[in-house]
Amino acid sequence: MANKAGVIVVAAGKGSRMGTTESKQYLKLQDKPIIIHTLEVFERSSIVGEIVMVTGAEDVERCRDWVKQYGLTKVVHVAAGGRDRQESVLNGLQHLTTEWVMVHDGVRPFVTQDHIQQCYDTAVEAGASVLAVPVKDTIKQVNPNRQIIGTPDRSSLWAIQTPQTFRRSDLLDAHQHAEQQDFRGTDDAMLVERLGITVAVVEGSYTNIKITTPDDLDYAAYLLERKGESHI
Ligand SMILES: Nc1ccn([C@@H]2O[C@H](COP(=O)(O)OP(=O)(O)OP(=O)(O)O)[C@@H](O)[C@H]2O)c(=O)n1
Ligand SMILES: C[C@](O)(CO)[C@H](O)COP(=O)(O)O
Repeated sequence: MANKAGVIVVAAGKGSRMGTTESKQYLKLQDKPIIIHTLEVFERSSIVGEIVMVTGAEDVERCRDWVKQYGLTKVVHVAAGGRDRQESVLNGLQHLTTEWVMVHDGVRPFVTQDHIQQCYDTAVEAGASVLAVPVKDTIKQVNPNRQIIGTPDRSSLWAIQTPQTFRRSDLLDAHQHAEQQDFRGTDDAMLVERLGITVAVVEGSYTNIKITTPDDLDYAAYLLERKGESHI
């Protein structure tokens, strides 16, 4: 493949909702840090040419050692993160030159090779893509007094995951535009949508969880066990 994708794997958060001393991305599953499980998926992907890992400034050296220890040859740079996820992505973006860029949460280790490929192919065809799943619960809008003020039509609601895939130029423009307007978004697609760029949805899997709270760790351990059995 002439132009392989570049991947930004963001792992510079504090993991406050996990409530552990060690940031959640470094917690071990089967004796290996969660972030390494995630990086290994992209290391094995045939469409990935280079990976930038974004981590806490205080963890850059430790992560550089892990990159060597685990033989992550596609990791071309370990960058320090920023004040929020958005800034961490922008910090990582400075170190990629590929035409297409995938942004992925470092705490989503269960993304599959098939879905990575589909996200890339869809982005190349449509201009941009995100991995997502249709919501299964009814979602409601609730005011600060915990009173329901609206119920959006569930058939149009999707829970958005990562990877999110864009032309590097579009993603950079979107971040610069957001910085100029002091806009903060919870995902990169929000920023790209604000430029009027259509973002296509690739249906993913409910097992592509973002490990966020303690109960996610038990489920993650189960999923890893099952993955080992299925040799995905
Ligand atoms: N300043 C930040 C904040 C988050 N992230 C990363 O973005 C991903 C998704 O964020 P989230 O799950 O919210 O992680 P945290 O911000 O660490 O969690 P919390 O909100 O519970 O503190 C994670 O891989 C996290 O490490 C990042 O790179 N830089
Ligand atoms: C990017 C993301 O995973 C899409 O659902 C989500 O917005 C990250 O949110 P977080 O609060 O930074 O975990």
